[in-house]
Amino acid sequence: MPFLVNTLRYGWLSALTLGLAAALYFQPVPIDIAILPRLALLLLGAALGLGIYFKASRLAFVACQLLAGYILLGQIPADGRSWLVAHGLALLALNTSIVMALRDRSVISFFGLLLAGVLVLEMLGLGYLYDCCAGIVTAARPLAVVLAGLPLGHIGDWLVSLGWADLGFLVAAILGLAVAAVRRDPVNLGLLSSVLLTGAVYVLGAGPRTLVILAACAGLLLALLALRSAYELAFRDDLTGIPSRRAYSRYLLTLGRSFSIAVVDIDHFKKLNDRYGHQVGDQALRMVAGKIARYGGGRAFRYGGEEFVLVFRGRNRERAERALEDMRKRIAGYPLRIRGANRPHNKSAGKRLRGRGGSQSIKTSVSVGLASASRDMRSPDEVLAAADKALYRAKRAGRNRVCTHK
Ligand SMILES: Nc1nc2c(ncn2[C@@H]2O[C@H](COP(=O)(O)OP(=O)(O)OP(=O)(O)O)[C@@H](O)[C@H]2O)c(=O)[nH]1
Repeated sequence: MPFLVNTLRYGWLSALTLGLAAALYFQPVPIDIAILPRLALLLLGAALGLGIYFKASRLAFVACQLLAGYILLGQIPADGRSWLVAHGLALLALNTSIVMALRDRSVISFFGLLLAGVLVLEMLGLGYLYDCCAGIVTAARPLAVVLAGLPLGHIGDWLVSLGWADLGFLVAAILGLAVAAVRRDPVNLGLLSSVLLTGAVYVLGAGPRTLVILAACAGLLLALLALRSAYELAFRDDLTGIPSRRAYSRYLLTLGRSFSIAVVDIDHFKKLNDRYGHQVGDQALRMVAGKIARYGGGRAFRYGGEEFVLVFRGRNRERAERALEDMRKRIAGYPLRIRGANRPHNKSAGKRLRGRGGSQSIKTSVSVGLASASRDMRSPDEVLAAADKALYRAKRAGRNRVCTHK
């Protein structure tokens, strides 16, 4: 279930763009695509600009190579294009999957210059190969030498028949899938879709129409991904990955009259930090945030420090109480494995961890205060203050419990 939710959360932009590309290509309803060439330039330019501005170097680099490829291909006469387009597309797909494995950094830096330099060299190299030995490169069967003699049956025959461009796509697809599986973030899922889109254009035949559809759809996808990254920066908490306090303020604007708010606070968190160090404290925060978001029953936000809020829509307070109780038990029963003996601040804790091979489980708990909107308490601020009072009671009563505002 969480896998499905994550895929939907991360993948809907890609699905939308791939669907749009299919609609433009197959045209179940006739669509006038005369505007696409200009739109493609505009969208790719926008994606590049947004990528640079938001320091999303992966997006900026892919947009830059698509833009350069699209402009350069437009300069080459149509009759001599097919070799260049096929190999250019394969290179583009390969570059994209390699970029997926990199970390985002500032584009205007030595790293950005290096990537731009590699791109220019690749283009010059491709142009040189095209001028002097396109025939030889096409004829060469790169896997024939390696696979000769291996008993692979039909698969072997198929692999041996692959040219350089086919091979480029095959490697790009495998690499892209592997990287997206390991680093499942929205940008990588989007870039994987861009690799698939490029592969589809190669398979369907890279004519002017398919190329312009690729450029426009990839440009749209990259621009939307850059905007989404900016949204994540603004509204998601960096450490825990759940929505931030700013997102909470926005969410309140959408509430009706009936709602409840729960404040969740980790017990003795200062002690945990002092004893095991801030890194372990962060690990605990991430674990607790994950459990709150998954089992809390409402919309979860990190309010600040070791405090979280959950917002429940509607009147069903008993259901909220049940979910909070279940969440509290799950957190209290979860053994948090802390890694590495070098983490604790406190020397005695360090010795204890080393004695157990550098790894130990610790348990933590949360106290929760819940309040609901009523006739005398309508605004979210009032409800939050009441939930805070209930939380205070939970702390005073011994912690690791849920208290409600009567
Ligand atoms: N590791 C880590 N610690 C944080 C972070 N934000 C706040 N803290 C720590 O959270 C602790 C909050 O401690 P207190 O407010 O005294 O509360 P407490 O120790 O949890 O005690 P009770 O709430 O009374 O159970 C402080 O030590 C902060 O340094 C964070 O992002 N990471």
